[in-house]
Amino acid sequence: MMKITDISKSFGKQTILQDISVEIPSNQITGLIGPSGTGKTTLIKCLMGMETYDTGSVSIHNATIPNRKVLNKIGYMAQSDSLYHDLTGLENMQFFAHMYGGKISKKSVQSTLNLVQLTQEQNKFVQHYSGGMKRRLSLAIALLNRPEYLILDEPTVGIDPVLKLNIWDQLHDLKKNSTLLITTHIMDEAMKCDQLLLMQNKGIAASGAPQEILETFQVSDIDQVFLELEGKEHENASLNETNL
Ligand SMILES: Nc1ncnc2c1ncn2[C@@H]1O[C@H](COP(=O)(O)OP(=O)(O)OP(=O)(O)O)[C@@H](O)[C@H]1O
Repeated sequence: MMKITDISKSFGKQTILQDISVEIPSNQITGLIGPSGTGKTTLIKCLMGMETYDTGSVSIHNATIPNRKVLNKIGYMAQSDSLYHDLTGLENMQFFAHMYGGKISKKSVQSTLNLVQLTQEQNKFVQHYSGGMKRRLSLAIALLNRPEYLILDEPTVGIDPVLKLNIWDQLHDLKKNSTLLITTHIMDEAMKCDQLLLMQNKGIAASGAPQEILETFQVSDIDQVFLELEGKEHENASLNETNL
């Protein structure tokens, strides 16, 4: 389990996260969704110890983060790809496999490339890859050591619909042995998660199983939940102004 307790984070005078407490349960896919700029990536980075936070604490696998041992159990796919453009796809995979201490077999490299449908393109230089191919290679690298914790920041951007479905099937398969946290802007993907955390106004405005959230807000899609939340925020702001 991953646990965030009372995390707050500001950049200069701008508060991005305020007193966030949340638990990300094991063997489930948790979706972190919210409008652009609400702090999803910042929260993920705080969770992994890549970003410092002002107050609060984080634990993964019952260890306080940052913790080197636990970091080895995490597969992370960032929004921007960190790939070596003058190496081939396969060479990138081999480089990261080596970084994991050479415990990853050639067979495993090939099966992971196959999973993201890059087998045919593995000997092409990454500088000649399309955006979607780079995303798939980044995903393959995050999956390479079959991590117990998989944190994916918008993993399916630029990936075509058929492969996207395929990747979601694989993610559901992976959760048997892993805990997944995924950010997405795509609402039909949000519905494929087991649990959702809806970020708005520096915090988690709603959480629960997707269907549960729809029922609570009595709406038919998640976009409408955000509209409702925004409406409530405006109401509260006007009330505060009236009370001043
Ligand atoms: N290192 C930084 N220094 C200053 N401000 C930052 C830094 N990193 C993020 N921010 C600001 O924090 C806010 C939240 O950014 P973040 O990337 O966490 O949002 P997000 O919800 O992941 O957005 P998106 O959905 O567009 O990826 C933004 O206003 C961003 O400009």
